[in-house]
Amino acid sequence: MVAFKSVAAPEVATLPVIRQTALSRLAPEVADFLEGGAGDESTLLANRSAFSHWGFRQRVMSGLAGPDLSATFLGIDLAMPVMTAPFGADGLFHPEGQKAVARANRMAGITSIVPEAGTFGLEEVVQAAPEATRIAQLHPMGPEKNFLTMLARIEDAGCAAICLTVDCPTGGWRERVLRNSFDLDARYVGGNYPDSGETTLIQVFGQLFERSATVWSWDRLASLMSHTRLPWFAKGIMTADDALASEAAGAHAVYVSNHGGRQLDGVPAALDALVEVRRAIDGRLPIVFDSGVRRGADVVKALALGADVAVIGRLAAYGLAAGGQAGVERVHSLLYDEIRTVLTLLGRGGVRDLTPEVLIPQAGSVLHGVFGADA
Ligand SMILES: Cc1cc2nc3c(=O)[nH]c(=O)nc-3n(C[C@H](O)[C@H](O)[C@H](O)COP(=O)(O)O)c2cc1C
Ligand SMILES: O=C(O)C(=O)c1ccccc1
Repeated sequence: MVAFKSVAAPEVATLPVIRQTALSRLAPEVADFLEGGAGDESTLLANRSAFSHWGFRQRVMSGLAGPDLSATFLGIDLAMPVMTAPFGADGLFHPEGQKAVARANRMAGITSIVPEAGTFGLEEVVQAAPEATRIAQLHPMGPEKNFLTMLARIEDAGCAAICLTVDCPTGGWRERVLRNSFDLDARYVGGNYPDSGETTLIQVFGQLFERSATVWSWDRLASLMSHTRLPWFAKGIMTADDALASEAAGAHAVYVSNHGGRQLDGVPAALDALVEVRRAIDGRLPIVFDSGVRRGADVVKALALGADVAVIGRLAAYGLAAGGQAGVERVHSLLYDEIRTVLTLLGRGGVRDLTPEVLIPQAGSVLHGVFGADA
């Protein structure tokens, strides 16, 4: 008896198909900005390969009921242990940008990390989905006054936490961007600075640091963060040393990331850094992870290696470009269903029950499919 459910044609979509749809809709230079990494893109590639170096140690006949996907992070309830990454210039991908992402996240019961360099101001993103939970992202760079003004706005906007991106003292060496002479217009990155007039990517993200009189360090960050009661964490931690330094500075979580391979090419895969950081942090702080997550099985592997939450960057942007809010919702529901399927087949319970024991190292294995080498 054939008992497969038939799926109506318009509903048929997979995460790789959503990516292809997104890339086909974007101007080539925008697709390059989204997809590209720094330098030779070796870190971009390593981020993907690292997932294929782990396989699952499947157990059967577990006698367990359907897996529980719910999670909490810094007091935020999540329907699954996934959040969307702070990606700026969001209006390049869809006119509703992070507003659409916030609405989709609200529907899926997950949280946005709202970028400082977004197309819309933080307050506009909040207005778009007032019931949603949100974390605000800030770049600790440039004049201290900007930073303190943003901290006050973040508190007023009802954010649950603050994510400080510490791996961008300057932009990465992105050759796809250079080749295309692609620069980001103020209208895509200046939503939080509508009156500054000269808010280009260069100002928000590039030369600003070099021109700034402020020298940024863990000490300075620790003293500035004493101005807020919100929990905070540093995004872009790739070593045990930096994880411990951020902990000493008072961080409430650790965010392991190599910025999706967009900053320093040559750093290891973020999944490999996760193993090092987890060992150093030893359960004292929750761990957030991103860089390379393209499907539900990747989320499960990151959680097994010590992450409490997996964050999706390009994957969320693909959904946004492919279909606005509905596209991001589709990404979330595909992720949810795949995580559920993988956990059920693994036979170990829910997301809170994952340990390294569910994985088997598979050195030398290679990736196939659309999310392989070029994704
Ligand atoms: C188009 C784009 C814009 C981004 N903008 C920001 C940003 O404004 N702030 C930030 O901290 N990270 C930014 N990131 C990095 C993401 O937050 C995240 O670390 C990265 O996308 C994770 O890798 P993944 O794309 O493989 O999931 C951006 C990434 C992309 C793809
Ligand atoms: O492109 C990026 O990775 C990024 O971090 C960024 C920062 C500011 C504006 C747009 C993107």
